[in-house]
Amino acid sequence: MDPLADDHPRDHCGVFGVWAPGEDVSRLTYFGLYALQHRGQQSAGIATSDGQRIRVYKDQGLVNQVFTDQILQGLRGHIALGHVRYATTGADTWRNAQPTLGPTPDGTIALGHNGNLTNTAELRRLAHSLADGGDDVEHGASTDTAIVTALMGLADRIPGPAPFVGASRSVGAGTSSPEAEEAPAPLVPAALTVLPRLRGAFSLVWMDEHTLYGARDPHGYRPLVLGRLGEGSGRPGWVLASETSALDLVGAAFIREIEPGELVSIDASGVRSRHFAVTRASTCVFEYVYLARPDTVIGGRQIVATRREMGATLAREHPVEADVVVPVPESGTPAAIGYAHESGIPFAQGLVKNSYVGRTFIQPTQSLRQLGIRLKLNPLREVIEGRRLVVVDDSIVRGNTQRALVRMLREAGAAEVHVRISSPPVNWPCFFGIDFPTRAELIAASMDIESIRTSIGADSLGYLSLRGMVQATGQGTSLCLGCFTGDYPEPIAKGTPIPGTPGATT
Ligand SMILES: O=P(O)(O)OC[C@H]1O[C@H](OP(=O)(O)OP(=O)(O)O)[C@H](O)[C@@H]1O
Ligand SMILES: NC(=O)CC[C@H](N)C(=O)O
Ligand code: SF4
Ligand SMILES: [Mg+2]
Repeated sequence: MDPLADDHPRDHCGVFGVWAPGEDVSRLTYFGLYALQHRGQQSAGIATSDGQRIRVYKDQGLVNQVFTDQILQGLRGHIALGHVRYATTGADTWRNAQPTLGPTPDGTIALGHNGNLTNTAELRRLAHSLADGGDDVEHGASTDTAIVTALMGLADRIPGPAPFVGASRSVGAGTSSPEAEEAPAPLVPAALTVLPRLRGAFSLVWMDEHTLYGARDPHGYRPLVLGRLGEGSGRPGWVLASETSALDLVGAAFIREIEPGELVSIDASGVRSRHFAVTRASTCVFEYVYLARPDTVIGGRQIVATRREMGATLAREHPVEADVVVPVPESGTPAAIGYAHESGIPFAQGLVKNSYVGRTFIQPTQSLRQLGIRLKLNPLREVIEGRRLVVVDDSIVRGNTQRALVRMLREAGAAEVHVRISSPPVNWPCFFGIDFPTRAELIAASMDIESIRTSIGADSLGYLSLRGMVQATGQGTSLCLGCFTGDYPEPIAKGTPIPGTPGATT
């Protein structure tokens, strides 16, 4: 059980892939996963291929708990694929850890997934109907990811009309030969059959013995970027990663985002790309608000700049007379800087964060929950005492963080506590890879803003408007706003499981 995360928007997954002959690909992947650790802390895994066979090592726990030097040394090859998981479909178990493995007609596939599918039940029925009688196509797992892996191996048995396939093109000057265009990498036909049948969110990275592949769903809910290693070294390599911060950490240059509805394959002939669907970009706005690292860039917009802008707009929308702006670390800090700058009220760190308590602090009982927040954040009396505070955080989910903080700040002598939130009220479930608590537990689903203010005990409360949030991202209408508006970019079929509410369906 993970009660602190229970109270919060849970993170999702991180994927990382590298194709780089002559490099220590498992170590590069280890570092890449380190940079993506905030996206999933339940399990971690790495698969490698040396051209002959695929090896995989995965376990529950953080990246540095799962891997040792010795394990990394055993993961040899020129292709690697890594994953950090936060479960959305299928429980947090060893069998559900990723990368998942499965057979293909020519060998083996290893696959990592960030996102959440909305037609898992239908895909599961399809996979089971295609399998040889009695075959356990899911290999004991219960995730949407295991079904995709199975379908990739069974793709040539899938009946039906040929799916939409855009023209193929090469990426990166001089990296792809004309011969290569004629012979697609082995799992491209399978992917072109399977990917158009998936609904919901998927940023996928997978590999067979010879090739690294990546794909992003037609809405591009979750980020996925392409980077290049060893620029100018004569020994180029390629990286696929959930966030640009992982490229930075392994020294790869950002090339571009994988586009919504795009499939890429990477091997000795370079990067080849094609589209498998008609697209409508709807990137998750919550990546900008809370999920992604501040040093990441999504849609050409740096997350930290977006969060500062959200804070500045918040200051214009909800001004207040106060002595000091106090951020709620970690993710509330850039918005607080923006608020302070715009309002002219001095910024001060009035809450000290214990860096050893992450987004997954384990706390077994409800009665320890307050203690949990105190372990994570402790007020600095010297900054707080006698002052009128503006406390800035990025989001309120259940309200537990703010309720505990307002009380602690008053105990530390605050004269007034004005809470400002750099996103609108979270009111609806997410079907695309974020595990909010049940709708009944979302404080904004049952209370208006004045009741929330009373419930958390603040002197005033202001949320950023939807328009202010969207403008700060610079993405126009290319965003998913579902958890704020209840309007989702694609229809959610009746009977779809509601993530975060066990047993409930739409
Ligand atoms: O209303 P609640 O249910 O309490 O959840 C909201 C809080 O959860 C998140 O922080 P979290 O502690 O998960 O991570 P962070 O340290 O990255 O900000 C978010 O930034 C809010 O502070
Ligand atoms: N949070 C995610 O992106 C999870 C991926 C996948 N749906 C799983 O549960 O394993
Ligand atoms: S519903 Fe919310 S959290 Fe989920 S993808 Fe859309 S914006 Fe992101
Ligand atoms: Mg927070």
